[in-house]
Amino acid sequence: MAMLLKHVRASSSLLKQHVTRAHLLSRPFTTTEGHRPSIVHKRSLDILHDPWFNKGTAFSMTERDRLDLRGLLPPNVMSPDLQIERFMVDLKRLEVQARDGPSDPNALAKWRILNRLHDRNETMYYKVLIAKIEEYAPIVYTPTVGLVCQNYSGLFRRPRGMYFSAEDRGEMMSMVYNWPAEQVDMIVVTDGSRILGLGDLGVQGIGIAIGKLDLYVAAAGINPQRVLPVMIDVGTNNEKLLEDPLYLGLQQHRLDGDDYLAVVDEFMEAVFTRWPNVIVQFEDFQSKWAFKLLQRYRSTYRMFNDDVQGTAGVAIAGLLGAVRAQGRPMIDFPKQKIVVAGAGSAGIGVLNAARKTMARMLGNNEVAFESAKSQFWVVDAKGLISEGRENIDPDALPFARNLKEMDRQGLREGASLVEVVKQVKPDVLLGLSAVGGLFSNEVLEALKGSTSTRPAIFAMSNPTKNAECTPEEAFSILGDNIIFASGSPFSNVDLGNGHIGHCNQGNNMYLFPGIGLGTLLSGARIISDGMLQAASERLATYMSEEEVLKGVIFPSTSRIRDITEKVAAAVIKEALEEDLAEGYHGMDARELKKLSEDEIAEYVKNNMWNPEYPTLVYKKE
Ligand SMILES: NC(=O)C1=CN([C@@H]2O[C@H](COP(=O)(O)OP(=O)(O)OC[C@H]3O[C@@H](n4cnc5c(N)ncnc54)[C@H](O)[C@@H]3O)[C@@H](O)[C@H]2O)C=CC1
Ligand SMILES: CC(=O)C(=O)O
Ligand SMILES: [Mg+2]
Repeated sequence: MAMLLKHVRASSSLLKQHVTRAHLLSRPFTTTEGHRPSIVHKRSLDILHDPWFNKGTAFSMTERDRLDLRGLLPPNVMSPDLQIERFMVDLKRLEVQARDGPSDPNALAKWRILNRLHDRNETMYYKVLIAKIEEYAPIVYTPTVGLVCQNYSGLFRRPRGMYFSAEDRGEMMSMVYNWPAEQVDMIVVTDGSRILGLGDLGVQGIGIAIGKLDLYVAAAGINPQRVLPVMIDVGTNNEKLLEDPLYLGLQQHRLDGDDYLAVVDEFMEAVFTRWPNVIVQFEDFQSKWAFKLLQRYRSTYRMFNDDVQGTAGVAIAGLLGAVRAQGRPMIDFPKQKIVVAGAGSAGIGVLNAARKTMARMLGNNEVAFESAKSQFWVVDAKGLISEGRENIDPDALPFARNLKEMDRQGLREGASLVEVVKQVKPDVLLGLSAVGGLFSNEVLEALKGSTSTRPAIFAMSNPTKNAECTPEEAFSILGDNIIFASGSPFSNVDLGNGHIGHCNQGNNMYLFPGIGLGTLLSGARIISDGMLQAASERLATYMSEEEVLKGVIFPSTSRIRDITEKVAAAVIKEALEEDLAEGYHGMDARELKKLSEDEIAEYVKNNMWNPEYPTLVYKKE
């Protein structure tokens, strides 16, 4: 007891010292020199989950190797003093958050309570999440997950998922076996370089992979024992994190070029060697790498990029809903004039998919594809993108406006968003810019000139503070005859005349769980454009005519399990039609092909995990 008290006193006096990075890093670790080692009969996660032996981030690298812990903890080995400092900083931060935090001041506290339940009892956690998905999706997912990622150093308690760092080069093929599950169905991986609209959060981005996988379990019924959140830590270019001694990731600038690719290649090889049937969802990679990695892997591995492909599918479903909401048939989509603010992974993904959808409706040929591009005006941080742009991003080039034609329209290279909206009078204004408030009052006023009978505003950037405008702003300026969707949830707006302005949530959460589940259950070798298109079309037709005319173009999150089942069935059907399906467990491709539409739906339902306690029986080893 006396020893214990001495230790506590020593720790608390340490907290009073002014802690600088150099000071902390130079302090030697507390050692057990002179003490005999403790014999443990456990390794891997069992050690981390055992409060008697767990040292968390303080396990040294040699201990991590000895105890099969490599990859199960963030890469930065911390001294016990630093661990305590990190805990205290977090405690104090919570006090600040309670005053100046997000719109729900208790959001972070709710996340902690749910997270503790997740650590203690997974079945109960998912029972709660599924039953109250509308209430808790905004906690485990956007917007609160953004805040969680920003504060991850402080919130980190028990590790969840795996970390593959630049320091693990040459080791990944063996360390992947440190993960205790024999079967993994879904991996969500990020390199933390663009977390929601919050920029480079480095290793802290693992929170988004965890949040997305929560939705895989809750919406798609993927077995929680078979999901794996992954953080690829190649460093960070966030200078604040680099200077923070409490940061949990590698304290170096990001690898680039071939060095970067070598790490991601090694990771892909390692996970597909151990789990050949796994599906890997790439999440929140900066645009610079998002497209390159997608092209590099998509024809060899079962993978997709959620920000590029999932977002595109959801946006297309929403855009088609907006056409229907005008009382017009979907086939009128190619007549829509669309202004897109943001030309990153999400914006370009949407533009490419929207152009292809229009081209298909116009005859599915070269001429149709060429003519469809004239329906889009793309504005990025430098303004309207035209052929006159110097060093134009090759991904944006197909959408650069022709200079002569722009001149006729009274526009120029770099024209501001408000000028573009004034001149184009678009049917749709879609934001994937990560700039909160970009659709200013002036821009929304300009949209009053829209030639549409029911203009649509998609403020899709996340989290909430990054939304290009709020529904209140949109409805108050443009009246109730608009369609509004946002990436993060907002409440409907009471327009004061007995009318309600409906706020849709336009988020890739309506597709990625179904894309993953459909791919898993079909056993498709790859995820084709056709499968993604089938997913998007199913979402587009999910809403009834009556709902759409009321301005409800996306289902409420309470229906996410149902929509996911239907999306998954559509993906399976398409995989079968394209001869990509290889079957899953007892259902081989031949059997799958014999299933009717109703039987496919039943097959999906029957293979979704439900949060029920199984009966347990003890057996001696
Ligand atoms: N609702 C949803 O389902 C999804 C939403 N997103 C959101 O989309 C946003 C963007 O994601 P990425 O494309 O990956 O990011 P990014 O950083 O690659 O792209 C941002 C783009 O916005 C442009 N931009 C910056 N300032 C601007 C301004 N003042 N006016 C017009 N454009 C401006 C940039 O030039 C760039 O082209 C993020 O906030 C993310 O959370 C992303 C995926 C899905
Ligand atoms: C929703 C999402 O994937 C994003 O904001 O990045
Ligand atoms: Mg994302």
